[in-house]
Amino acid sequence: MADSAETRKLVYLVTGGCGFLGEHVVRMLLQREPRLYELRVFDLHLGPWLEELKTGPVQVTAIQGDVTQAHEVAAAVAGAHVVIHTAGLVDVFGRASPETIYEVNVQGTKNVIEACVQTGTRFLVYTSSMEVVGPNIKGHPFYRGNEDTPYEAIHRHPYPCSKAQAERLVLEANGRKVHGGLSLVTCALRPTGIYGEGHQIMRDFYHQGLRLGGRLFRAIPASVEHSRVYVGNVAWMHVLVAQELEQRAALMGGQVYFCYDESPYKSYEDFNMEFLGPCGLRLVDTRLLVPYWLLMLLATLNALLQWLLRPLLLYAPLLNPYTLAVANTTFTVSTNKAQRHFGYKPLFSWEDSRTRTIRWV
Ligand SMILES: NC(=O)C1=CN([C@@H]2O[C@H](COP(=O)(O)OP(=O)(O)OC[C@H]3O[C@@H](n4cnc5c(N)ncnc54)[C@H](O)[C@@H]3O)[C@@H](O)[C@H]2O)C=CC1
Ligand SMILES: C[C@H](CCCC(C)(C)O)[C@H]1CC[C@H]2[C@@H]3[C@H](O)CC4=CC(=O)CC[C@]4(C)[C@H]3CC[C@]12C
Repeated sequence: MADSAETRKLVYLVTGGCGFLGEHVVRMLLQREPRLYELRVFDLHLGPWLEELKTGPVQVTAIQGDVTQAHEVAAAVAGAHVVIHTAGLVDVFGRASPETIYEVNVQGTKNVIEACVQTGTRFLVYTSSMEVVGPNIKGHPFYRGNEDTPYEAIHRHPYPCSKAQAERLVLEANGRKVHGGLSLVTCALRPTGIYGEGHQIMRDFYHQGLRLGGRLFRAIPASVEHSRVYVGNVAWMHVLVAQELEQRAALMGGQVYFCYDESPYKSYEDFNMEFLGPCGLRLVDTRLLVPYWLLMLLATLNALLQWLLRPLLLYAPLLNPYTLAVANTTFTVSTNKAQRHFGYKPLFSWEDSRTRTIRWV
């Protein structure tokens, strides 16, 4: 019944559909949206895995394009019912210039909004980030906070600044009249640190551990807690939001939702060890903590080296003053807003999420 041609009439566009999260959103849509007729996957770099999806009942259209190019975005959006905008430049390591980060994250989002308005697309889901809230430059902890928890969200780094600006644009666009006279309905999802199959930094830590003879050194005190969320659950939230936006436009339009699941609150390193431990790595004697002053010194040195070497080569290690501050500040989310507003329940338990991630690492 759900597979009959008459029930399949929706066209979805996923920007950034070949990224870590985007690929999971694409696959989740194909599994969980029976009304899907066409799925457009828009990305700067298309993945070869898209080919295998083209043999199913849904028309999968791969579009190689750039969100900073308004005409390319408008052509991809035209005729789509829903846009899930996950494309973004995720860079907290100084690989790209601040200008490029703004161009992709802010101008790219403006282009997506304007394309929806011009072409008459009514539903827009934006992948924001916990980073639009914090940790802030003052290093204030955010402990078991929700979408309404007061917090001084002040940033200096281009990545959180650009995500915050883009999120604001998306929320302000809610209610704008689109071509044809109907209103645009938008909302933003704010994942905390995402993990799961395809999480490149996890693999980087794994290889670093192997190079150090199977050991990793604790840099962050175990008492600093972070919320993390499994990529499959983040993808599921995107699909659910997209499905429910039409029916619940008055409630959900212009809203933000943290992405959460049953993953435990732990420090960044202890959480990673949930996967790296079973893969043969160990965190050396947990009482031996690299002193904070030494980390700060190394982080500052890395930033200086990055600046000095810039004309010759790109030096962009994981440790810099910004990543150290993020890793060293508690940021945990405790909310049920997504459940209240659109009936979200995690699709993958913590055990499932852990097993799938270990298998991938
Ligand atoms: N990875 C994480 O822990 C978190 C990610 N996010 C957000 O989730 C979204 C997806 O992030 P990830 O999947 O982790 O990153 P990713 O880098 O794996 O995926 C981003 C995708 O966007 C594409 N893209 C970049 N610039 C583009 C452009 N100019 N035009 C078209 N496509 C372009 C890339 O080719 C890539 O496939 C981003 O918006 C990010 O800000 C939010 C919270 C946490
Ligand atoms: C790379 C950091 C850990 C290295 C610290 C060291 C060297 C001392 O071990 C990562 C710590 C926290 C991560 C960020 C966090 O999960 C929130 C994020 C949200 C996003 O939207 C994008 C990614 C990220 C900024 C994530 C990036 C890596 C960390 C800084």
